[in-house]
Amino acid sequence: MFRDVTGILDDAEAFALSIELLADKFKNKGFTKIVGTEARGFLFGAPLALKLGIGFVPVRKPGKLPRETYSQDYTLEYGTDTLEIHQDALTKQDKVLIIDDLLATGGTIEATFHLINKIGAEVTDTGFIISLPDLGGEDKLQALGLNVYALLEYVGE
Ligand SMILES: O=P(O)(O)OC[C@H]1O[C@H](OP(=O)(O)OP(=O)(O)O)[C@H](O)[C@@H]1O
Ligand SMILES: Nc1ncnc2[nH]cnc12
Repeated sequence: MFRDVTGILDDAEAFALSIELLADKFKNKGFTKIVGTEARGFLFGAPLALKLGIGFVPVRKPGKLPRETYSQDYTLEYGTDTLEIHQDALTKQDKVLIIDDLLATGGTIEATFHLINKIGAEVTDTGFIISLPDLGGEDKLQALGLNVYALLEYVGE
C-alpha cells in the first residue's frame, strides 16, 4: 500500500506532534547536522533541524546542487536513480542524523549513508515518520550498523 504523509502535513497538530516526538527522541544526543533526502525528507528534516537548533543538509536528485558533489547510484523498485550531496556540506567532525518520511526497501537511505561516508562524517541514527518493515529497509539499514527509529510501523503490507 502507498502510505501518504500529506495527511500529517496538512494537519497542524499532527505535523507539530510528529516533529515534537522526533525531537524528544533525538535531542541532547550530540547530533550536529540533519541530512534529509529529496523531496519528502525535506518536509520533516528541516523543521526538526530548526527544533534541535542544528543545520540541515539536503541530499538531492542529480544536477540540482550548485557546488561540487558526491554521487551515489541506488536501486528503486523499477530501475535505478542517483542522489547527490555537496562535498563541503559536512565535515569529518559532524555527527549526522538522517531523516526521511518513510522507510520501505531502504535503498534511498542506504545511498544517503554512502554519500555521508564519502565525506567521512559520523552517522549512526535514522528517523522516519513511517516504516514498512516487511519491505526489508529496517534489516538493510541495521546491517549497515544504523539505528532505525520510526513513529509508525505498518506490518503485513
Ligand atoms: O526505502 P525506499 O524503498 O528507498 O523508499 C522510500 C523513499 O521513497 C520515497 O521517495 P521517492 O524516491 O518516491 O521520492 P520523493 O520523496 O521525491 O517523492 C520516500 O519519500 C522515501 O525517500
Ligand atoms: N509504500 C510506499 N508508500 C509511500 N511511499 C513510498 N516510497 C516507497 N515505497 C512507498
